[in-house]
Amino acid sequence: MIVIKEAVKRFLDVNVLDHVNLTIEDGDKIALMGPNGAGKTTLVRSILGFYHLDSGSIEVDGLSPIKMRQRVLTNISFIPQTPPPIKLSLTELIEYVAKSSQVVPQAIFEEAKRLDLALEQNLSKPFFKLSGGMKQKMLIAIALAKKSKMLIFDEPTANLDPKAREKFYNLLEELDAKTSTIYITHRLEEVESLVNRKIYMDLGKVVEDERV
Ligand SMILES: Nc1ncnc2c1ncn2[C@@H]1O[C@H](COP(=O)(O)OP(=O)(O)OP(=O)(O)O)[C@@H](O)[C@H]1O
Repeated sequence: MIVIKEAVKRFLDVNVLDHVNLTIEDGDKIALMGPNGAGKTTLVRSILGFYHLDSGSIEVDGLSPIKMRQRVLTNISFIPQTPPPIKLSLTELIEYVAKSSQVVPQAIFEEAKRLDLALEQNLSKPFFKLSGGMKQKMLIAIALAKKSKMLIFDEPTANLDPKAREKFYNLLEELDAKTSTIYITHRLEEVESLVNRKIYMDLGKVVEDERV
């Protein structure tokens, strides 16, 4: 469960998060929407402990994402729109995830297969040299294998071809009811059947929070 109280984050004297109050329950499936610059990514990055708030608080299962970052991140997987330029090869990345998150490599291979990611042929390739869609598939496979309590996707299907998109949605439909998901999206129609909550932000504020 995530509890956000009066969260304020300022960049260059602008309240990019402007007194945001929000409670995300276990199992919530959320479409997070709003115009460019509304503060969606900043909110998610604050939940992940990438940003210090200027005031207010965020707690993830009672823990501060800043003070207890590592523990918070064991339960949350974030799949950014533009994956980071990781230099590790896929073999090294799988080994790293296996060690740091107690995931068996086999689980990552299985999820990759379900997403049609040709993992075996690319094991020696550095992650950053994969295509955009392959990178996204790899991160999604890791997130699913980790069985994170919360999955956060920033424009999840931006780099996926139509077939991969369909597979991705099928996998998400199979998620445990207790797993929470946040989809930052401009295309509600793509996630509408997967969500129980639609949250709209504008100018750093939550302007609508609709349960469906
Ligand atoms: N590190 C930063 N330094 C300065 N300004 C920032 C920083 N990160 C975000 N901002 C500003 O905060 C505002 C909100 O950005 P944010 O990325 O949260 O918006 P968003 O709702 O995710 O937008 P989009 O739909 O375009 O991805 C923007 O005006 C952006 O320029």
